[in-house]
Amino acid sequence: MNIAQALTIAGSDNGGGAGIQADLKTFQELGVYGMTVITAIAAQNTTGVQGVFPIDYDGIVQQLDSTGADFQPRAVKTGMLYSAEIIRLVAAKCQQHSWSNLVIDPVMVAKGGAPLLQQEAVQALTQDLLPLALLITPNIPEAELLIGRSIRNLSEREEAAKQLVQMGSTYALIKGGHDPGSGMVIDVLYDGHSFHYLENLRVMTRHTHGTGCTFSAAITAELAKGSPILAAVTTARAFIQAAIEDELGFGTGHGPTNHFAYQRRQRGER
Ligand SMILES: Nc1ncnc2c1ncn2[C@@H]1O[C@H](COP(=O)(O)OP(=O)(O)OP(=O)(O)O)[C@@H](O)[C@H]1O
Ligand SMILES: Cc1ncc(COP(=O)(O)O)c(N)n1
Repeated sequence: MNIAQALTIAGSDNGGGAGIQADLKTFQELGVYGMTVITAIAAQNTTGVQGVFPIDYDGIVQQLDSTGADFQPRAVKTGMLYSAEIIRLVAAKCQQHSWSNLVIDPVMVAKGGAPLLQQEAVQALTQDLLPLALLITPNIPEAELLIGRSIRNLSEREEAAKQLVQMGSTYALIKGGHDPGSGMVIDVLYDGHSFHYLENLRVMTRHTHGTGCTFSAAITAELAKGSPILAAVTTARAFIQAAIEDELGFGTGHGPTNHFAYQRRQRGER
């Protein structure tokens, strides 16, 4: 059996909707063997984040080295990295272990507003990690912080994606989930030459906790299986759309998405 390996370097969400839990569920659903390096433990549920507990620096070093010494991830994603120190460590270890196909989901703030990245860490993200990326997948507020100016419309989103490629990422995808408009939600992918638009119906739901984690994990899984970037992003977009549409109904706040939905649809089940 030839199963591809993928690695997520991210924070833990005990509620299972975001972070490494969402990443592992997504890897599994897409037929990829998932591995984790945990950077921080976030105590949270659908109503918010109750506490953040970073993992001891040496504990992160050893998780990275134990993975690198014995496994061959064909794609790697980062989520919540929390501090500049952890970002610089992850950048160094990706190079040391020759990990390619790096997808950066620059997690900064949880849906409920709790900070998941220290403010001074944004510079480390752009200077140390971004140049190693195959793809970066910011939402609109994250893209604004990365490029240092506001994004008010689609053409400014295109400019932002271009700038992120100039800053060192091979591809940049700016997600449209935070666009205040209803109707369609548009994600913009820039490949260094042209733009690709992923347009889907905006689902009116409170179940959007971990959408960014799940989407970037699905892209990473498809890359690990050998898909080219546009095919990986297209499959991942279908995965997250199904996950948002088929509500689980859990919790009273920002509920988790449904990681079973995509494969159920593929099998013709509902
Ligand atoms: N209401 C919605 N209906 C359909 N698609 C959505 C909706 N909200 C987000 N998406 C899609 O989900 C993916 C993640 O986008 P989003 O902008 O929510 O990321 P995010 O803010 O980083 O997510 P999170 O911080 O919750 O992990 C994108 O492909 C986006 O288009
Ligand atoms: C460990 C971890 N990683 C990422 C998110 C972002 O997800 P969201 O913006 O939906 O809260 C989170 N809440 N927790």
